[in-house]
Formats: sequence, C-alpha cells, structure tokens
Amino acid sequence: GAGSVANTPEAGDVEYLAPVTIGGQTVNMDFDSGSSDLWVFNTQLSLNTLSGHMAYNPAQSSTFQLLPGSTFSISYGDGSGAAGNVGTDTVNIGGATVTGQAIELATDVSTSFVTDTQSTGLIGLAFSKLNTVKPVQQKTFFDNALATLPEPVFTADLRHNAAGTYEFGAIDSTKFSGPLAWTPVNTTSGFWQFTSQAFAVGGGAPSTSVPGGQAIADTGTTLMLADQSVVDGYYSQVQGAVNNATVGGVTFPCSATLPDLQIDVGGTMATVRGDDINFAPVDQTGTTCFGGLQATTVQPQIYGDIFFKSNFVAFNGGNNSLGVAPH
Ligand SMILES: O=C(CN1CCCCC1)Nc1ccc2c(c1)OCO2
Repeated sequence: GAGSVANTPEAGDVEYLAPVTIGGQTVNMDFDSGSSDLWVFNTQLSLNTLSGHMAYNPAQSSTFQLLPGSTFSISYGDGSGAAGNVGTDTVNIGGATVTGQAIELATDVSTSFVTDTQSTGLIGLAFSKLNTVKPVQQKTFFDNALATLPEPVFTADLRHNAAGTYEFGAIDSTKFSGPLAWTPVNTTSGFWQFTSQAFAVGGGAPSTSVPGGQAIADTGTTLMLADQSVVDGYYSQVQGAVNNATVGGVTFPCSATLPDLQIDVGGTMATVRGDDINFAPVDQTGTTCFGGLQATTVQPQIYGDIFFKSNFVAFNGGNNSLGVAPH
C-alpha cells in the first residue's frame, strides 16, 4: 500500500528528516534522492560515534539477516562518507513496506554525520545503479517497493521551517497548486536528471542556453547549485551581492529584497521564491546573508532543498519522469 510520513527540517532547513521503521525500530533518516544507499548508525559503532544518535540494533530485530561478505562504501559530493557491512530487514515508511531491504550498517562515518545527531543515516532514492554494495549491488527502498505501490511514484513536499511530507505510492493533489508539469528523466547517470537550459530573474526575459543544460533533483543537498551563468545572471539583480571567498559563496545584505528565479525544468519554467534564496546569515548581527543559489563547476547542476521549498516534486519510477508544481 501507499505510505506517507511527515518530514521535519533541521535548524536552518539544512536537511529534512523523516521516520523509517527498520525491523520494528523507528529512526529518523535523511531522504536523499541524490544517492542510492540506505545506511544507518548502528550498534557496531563506538559509543563516542553513537553519542546523541539513535541507532539500529540488528540483534534486536527478529527479521534481520546478515548478507555475509557484503560491504558498502559511499562518498558524497560534499566530501562526507560512510562505510560498513550489510544485511537485510523489513522497512516500513508510513505504511509502505518492503521485506528483504538491504540495510547498510556503518562501521565508519565521517565527522559531519557524527555531529548531526538528529540523523540516523540516509535512505537513498536515486536509481539502484548508483548503489555501492559489493559484491552484489542492492536495490533502493523505492525500487523494491515499486511493484507493490498503488502508483509507481514517491513525492517530496519540503517546506521552509515547517513540517512537510514524503509520500510513496500516491500523489496528493492538495499539496500543490495547478497541474504537475512532467518532464522525462535521463537515468543514464543514475540520478533523477532532466534538461534545464534557461532561467529568468524576477519575471525578466529568459536567458539563452545554460552550458551543459542538465540538472538533478536532489533532496539530500541543502542548496541549489547551478551553472555560473545562472548565478551571475541572478545576483546581478541583487544590490550588494558579492562573491565572498571567505565564506565560500555569494553573500548579500540580509536587508536585500531577492527577486524570484524562474528556472527551466524540461521545458516548463519553475519558480524559486526569492525569499527562499535568502538562506541564512553568516554573521552574528544578521547583516550579511548567504545565498541559497550558489555556483557549481561540476555538471549536472544540483537542484536541492532550496528548489523543493518552492516546488512540490513527484518522482515517477514507472515511466522515469518528474512532475513539478508550485506549492
Ligand atoms: O553531498 C551532497 C549531499 N549529501 C547527501 C548525503 C548527506 C551529505 C550531503 N551534495 C553536494 C554538496 C556539494 C557538492 C555536490 C553535492 O556536488 C558538488 O559540490
């Protein structure tokens, strides 16, 4: 059946966590449409590493089974990572249930995960070809659930400083306004990748083509990482915006009024609210603010939580497409 869980933003909308029940144990996890491993803090880790975290205890689960000789090792674009061994267990997310789901048990996690005590790990929702388990690659929760879901979809409803929803198997049309604009997804890279070739600022004239012209929908990335041409075009319309090498990106006066950004999603222009592009102050006085739109030199572009706060997104694993609508 379908499943629906509330998600909760950590302070500053840095990441969005939602409850996952693994072998009867409910833990809060980071749902990440930009990766394809489900890994958890667990009782193999040292007490220092576990301090402040919830942890999955496979010994307490009657349905856990070790996958002898299986290991995983994952590293993310921000340089963080985790590694360990692997078993299977029953996973239930708001009623959507998968038996025999690969549960990757970290025996090593990088610092940013240790300090992020609200997160018990990640649930990857990109395509299974990116899964890092060896010697036999494993499937994501969504991939395993596809055949049994009423509809082959999951949806992300992320909000600024407020609870939202992750839903599996149904599209709740009360969560967005107007029709969903559907775009085909290119699954070659293993991401939810689509064409994004133009942008406009504050309702101005659309740009011409953006180099590379590809983007991925990534709930696991906090910001919106776009081509330099988009970043330059947008912040040229923000008084006092500067590239601030000290803090590592574009900042502007917190008092600035930020224009909306219109961005191409498979031929339809989606809007990112200017308010959401004012991400956070970088100083104690709240004078200088850090932009939610930043440049990436790698391709594809990465449309993270800044994009999702203005747009409800449906991920269709039946026909490999994305549906986007304002919310
Ligand atoms: O690494 C991530 C997302 N990642 C998801 C798992 C938790 C830790 C953060 N995003 C990211 C951050 C910076 C990047 C990048 C991707 O690609 C280039 O620079």
